[in-house]
Amino acid sequence: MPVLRVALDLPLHRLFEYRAEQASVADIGRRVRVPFGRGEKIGIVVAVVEQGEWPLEQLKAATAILDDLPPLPDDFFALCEFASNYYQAPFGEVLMQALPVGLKRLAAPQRRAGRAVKAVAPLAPPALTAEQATAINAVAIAGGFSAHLLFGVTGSGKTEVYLRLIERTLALGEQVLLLVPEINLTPQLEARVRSRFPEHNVVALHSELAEAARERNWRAAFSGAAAIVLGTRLAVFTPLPRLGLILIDEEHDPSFKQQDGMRYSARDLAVVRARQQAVPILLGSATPSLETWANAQGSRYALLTLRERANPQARLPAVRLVDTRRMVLREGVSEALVSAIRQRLERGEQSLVFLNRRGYAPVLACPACGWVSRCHRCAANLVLHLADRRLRCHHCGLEERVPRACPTCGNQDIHPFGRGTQRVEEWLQGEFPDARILRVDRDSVKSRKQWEAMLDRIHGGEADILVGTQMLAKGHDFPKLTLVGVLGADSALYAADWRAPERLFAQLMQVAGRAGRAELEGEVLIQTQYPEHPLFAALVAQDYPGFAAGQLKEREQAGFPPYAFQAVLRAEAPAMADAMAFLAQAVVLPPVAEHEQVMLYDPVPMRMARLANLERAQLLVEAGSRPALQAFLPRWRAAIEQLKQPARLRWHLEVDPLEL
Ligand SMILES: Nc1ncnc2c1ncn2[C@@H]1O[C@H](COP(=O)(O)OP(=O)(O)OP(=O)(O)O)[C@@H](O)[C@H]1O
Ligand SMILES: [Zn+2]
Repeated sequence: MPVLRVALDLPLHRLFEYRAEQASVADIGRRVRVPFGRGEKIGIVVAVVEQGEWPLEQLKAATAILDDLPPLPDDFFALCEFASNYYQAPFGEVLMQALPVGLKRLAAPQRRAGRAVKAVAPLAPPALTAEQATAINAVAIAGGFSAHLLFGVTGSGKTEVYLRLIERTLALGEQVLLLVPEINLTPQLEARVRSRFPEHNVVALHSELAEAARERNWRAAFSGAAAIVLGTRLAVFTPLPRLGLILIDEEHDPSFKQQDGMRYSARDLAVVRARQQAVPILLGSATPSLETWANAQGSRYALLTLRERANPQARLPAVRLVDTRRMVLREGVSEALVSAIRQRLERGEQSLVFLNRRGYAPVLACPACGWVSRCHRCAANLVLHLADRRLRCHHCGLEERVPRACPTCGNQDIHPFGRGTQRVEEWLQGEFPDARILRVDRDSVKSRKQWEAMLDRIHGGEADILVGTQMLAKGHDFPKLTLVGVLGADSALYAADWRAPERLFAQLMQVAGRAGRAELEGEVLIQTQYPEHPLFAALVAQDYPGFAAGQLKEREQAGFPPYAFQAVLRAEAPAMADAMAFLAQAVVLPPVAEHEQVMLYDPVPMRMARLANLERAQLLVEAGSRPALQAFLPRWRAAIEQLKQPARLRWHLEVDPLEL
């Protein structure tokens, strides 16, 4: 009697066996209903064998093998297996998280008619610049697997390179996977892809889609009916029978990293997938991640450069620093920026004031007794939101009413300290009463619909001044925008996190890149108290390679990634002592002594030591080579799983952590 080996969505590193009379190897890759505990579960058939590991009479029979879909292909299993091994995540969990919710449900999946794709009049593509043509040819002539970094300054026409490569791939009858960081921030890209290829089925895959739509799109991709899949990180797992090309836009963006559940990098997995399936992959960015940049300096990735803006009339904006040390600022804004905005208003052009902090003020405080609005669940302050008069924790979501007086001493005169986008918006409105000001942050734009409406208003010229967070920094093309003012950048300059400079530089380059993308010249003013800082010098020179070289040198000297390979073990529990004690046990587990190339640091409380009533601690693991780390992790993980842990303690391992 055939035995099925089934992967189930459970935090266990093993498969489960079931009897199945009619099964054959043709069922490998099919979903299966199996009894589990007192209920049933949906799993995936990974193998069909004659002799299982368990005696046949102890096995339960599978309830039904589902054949509404063709079996999942080998390459899907290969990618999931890689991810499972590399990230130390249970194979069943990896497989199941890659499927749309509807396919994991016990109830029969409901089918709905597909929405007809809206045909838009195709735009005539522009004549390519020489640099664009060179980049396209380089990818086109490379057969089989090849990895390329498209390093193109903001507005250099990276999208046009993607579109031409897509066109070429479609002409060969193959499918394209285009990954973007956050789909609701990129409706412009989606619209451009759809309008360029009106004859082809373009499907989106991201978490904001309704369940039914997501399943429908996933099925279209899997059946081959969809030619182009435009998705966020989870889409990297989508099975595509004729995959011919993978594109990653804004490859430096941290949102390619999944930060909970299975913690994986979709960008890194995409490269693995391209190699497994022998297809080319192109990673695009004006500010590549330092890992990618290092790969492109070596022989792993080919480096393709776009130095100039694509629009022949457009030039890179002039970046200037405003030294605020001896200046009187009003609400944090310098006179230089105020008069630059006034000029734009007079000329009918748009300005953007960038401040990466939403809310009215980061904290409310009492000057009499020293009370500050703190979250009682987290090691964090409650942010003042005056728009709806709430105090809000940006970490756990806790909300409170704004008190009229100090809760400790009764003082009526409590103040907001510092400023966020709401406060800057309010002040600018007072300074420029006739200007139309739009604030763009997660509070004013919560859904994709709202975001599209907001973009329409900006494009329609309904805004003179935009005030916003990094939502405004990414990939947008606003032709009338000629001024970008940056506030509050200094706070990231001396942050404890050694990745902070990389992130700050990318963010400022990206937001600066919004200015002057058409004929109108652009200007960027960055307010700072540290005008001599090398990061700003590189920014003024718009010298990413220089900045990257400096950072990589520092990292090499300090032994940080990409010159070291890291993983982190984190534990959280109601009491810090429990979390620390658990990690202390992990440090002395037997595999540690046997892997001399791997170094374990002392357990420490996390930078944000308390989140939603849980105390958090972590233990950093480091090795000089990836294979050394990868050899250690599975043995260590297995040993950790055997540790006795206090109730309510939870732990996880993260490989290649971005935040420590
Ligand atoms: N070959 C070309 N000739 C003229 N204009 C072009 C050409 N290629 C692209 N453009 C135009 O240049 C502008 C910038 O292009 P695009 O948005 O693709 O830049 P990008 O490199 O993706 O920028 P960012 O990194 O800032 O998102 C767009 O308006 C686009 O239509
Ligand atoms: Zn909180």
